[in-house]
Amino acid sequence: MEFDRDTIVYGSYEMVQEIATYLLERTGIRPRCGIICGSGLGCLADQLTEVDSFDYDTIPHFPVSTVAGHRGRLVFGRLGDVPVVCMQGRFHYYEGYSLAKCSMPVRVMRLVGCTHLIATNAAGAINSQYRVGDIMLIRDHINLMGFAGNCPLLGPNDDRFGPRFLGMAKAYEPELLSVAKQVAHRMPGMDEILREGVYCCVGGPNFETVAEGRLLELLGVDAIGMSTVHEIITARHCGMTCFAFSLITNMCTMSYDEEEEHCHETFVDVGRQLEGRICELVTRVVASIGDSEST
Ligand SMILES: O=P(O)(O)O[C@@H]1C[C@H](O)[C@@H](CO)O1
Ligand code: HPA
Repeated sequence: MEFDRDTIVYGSYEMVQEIATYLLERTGIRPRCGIICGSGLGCLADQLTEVDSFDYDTIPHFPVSTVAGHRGRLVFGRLGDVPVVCMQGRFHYYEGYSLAKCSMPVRVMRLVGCTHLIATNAAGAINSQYRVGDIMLIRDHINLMGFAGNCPLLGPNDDRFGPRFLGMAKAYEPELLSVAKQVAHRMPGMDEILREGVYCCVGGPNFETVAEGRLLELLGVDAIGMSTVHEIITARHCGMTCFAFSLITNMCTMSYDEEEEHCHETFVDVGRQLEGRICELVTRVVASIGDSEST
């Protein structure tokens, strides 16, 4: 595979429109909500009915997935009664894609009709109160890569997607967060594992040093991962309403005395163990989006 790290800007409006048209000509589903499945969370796409799926390597201009636990296909279908499209596998910066290319599929979701985005991910806990298997609803994020000048919106702005300058104070829609909490509260055993916190994205693929973990704790980060932030920025830029959560797959190593036990395959297994609850949570949140749009 050729890396395109130099191509900061990826995906003209015309190109994204071409992809959207390609897809809409091949499916009758008109999705309202886009869902991004994190590492080990591809089970979400398996819940859909009336499915039309497209392997990434068959879609014009689409990147391909290179990470285990990311199947690499776009799945259109219904989750309950609501038409949705799922990315069963996302793109990460460490795979060699620019942030613009990583999050280009979010713009495709918008142009096929999605008004909402639900992003999920596997993340390591910085917050020492958290436990492996917890689900952290994302209240806010810290765009660490953005501090260093890297952003999916770098380069010329196309106003057809959204504005040049973008407010991010309510990136994660408070109303949806509140719905998710109410929904989770009604699910058996969820109160014990449900958290709400701040997510931070690093470039990866290496995990954090102890000093980096401690710094992030000082910054107010609760969980850390390698995705989501650029997808949410891109989604907010094109006016989508966003909700996201992290599955806590490991505790970050915060002391030199601890044994570092990070292993991607184990993270994917944690996803499998929690898949029933995660699918139910997402299905119920999506149903609430369907209800709110039909009233
Ligand atoms: O796609 P997500 O953010 O769920 O993937 C996480 C972060 C890294 O890609 C990988 C580390 O194991 O899982
Ligand atoms: N650090 C960064 N990304 C991650 C981690 C982590 O500990 N766990 C899962 N994704």
